[in-house]
Amino acid sequence: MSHSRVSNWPSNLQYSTRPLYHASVSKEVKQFLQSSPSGTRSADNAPCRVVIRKITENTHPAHGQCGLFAGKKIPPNALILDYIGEIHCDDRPESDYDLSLHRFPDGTSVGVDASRFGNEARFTNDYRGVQSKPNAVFTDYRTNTGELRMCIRSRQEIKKGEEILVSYGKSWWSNRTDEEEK
Ligand SMILES: C[S@@+](CC[C@H](N)C(=O)[O-])C[C@H]1O[C@@H](n2cnc3c(N)ncnc32)[C@H](O)[C@@H]1O
Repeated sequence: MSHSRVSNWPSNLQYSTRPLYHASVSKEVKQFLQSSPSGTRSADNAPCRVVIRKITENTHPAHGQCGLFAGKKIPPNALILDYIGEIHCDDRPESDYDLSLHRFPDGTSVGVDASRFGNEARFTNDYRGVQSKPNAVFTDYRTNTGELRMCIRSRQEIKKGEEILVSYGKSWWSNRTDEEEK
């Protein structure tokens, strides 16, 4: 799908429904990520309809930025959509769009960074200051072709028009607060 068909997609960012593998991902790591070692694969998961919308409410802590909203009622435990970005093994301390996908026992860490490239999932905000708890969660799964991906799954029913909110985790916020205090 081209970004021109996704409402409110920023024109300076590349839109994609598939991950891109950065040069820092070795052949061995790529092989692990692209084929299920256990042979277990998920059934087909159709993404849910979502909408990127600018946040205009003054009380929202991400006021002026964008958020992700349900375009249709989402049932509990549904795969809302994959978190698409650049799969990488280098450090991205400056990125606010980088999620951890996998860590190997030798310490090699694989991330998905949607700062320059991705899909609607990169607009998912944290629940803090918006709702009392998240209504969705980041979780990994294997696609029906065996590729390891991060996705957003609903924890409960999400009504049409409601904001999809996850928890980034305490360490995500404490890392940022520590940086600001330095
Ligand atoms: C992955 S982005 C989320 C999408 C972002 N709102 C946008 O328009 O690009 C993460 C950034 O969103 C903002 N954000 C998300 N949840 C927030 C919250 N609960 N309170 C304050 N800022 C939040 C922060 O600026 C954070 O660095």
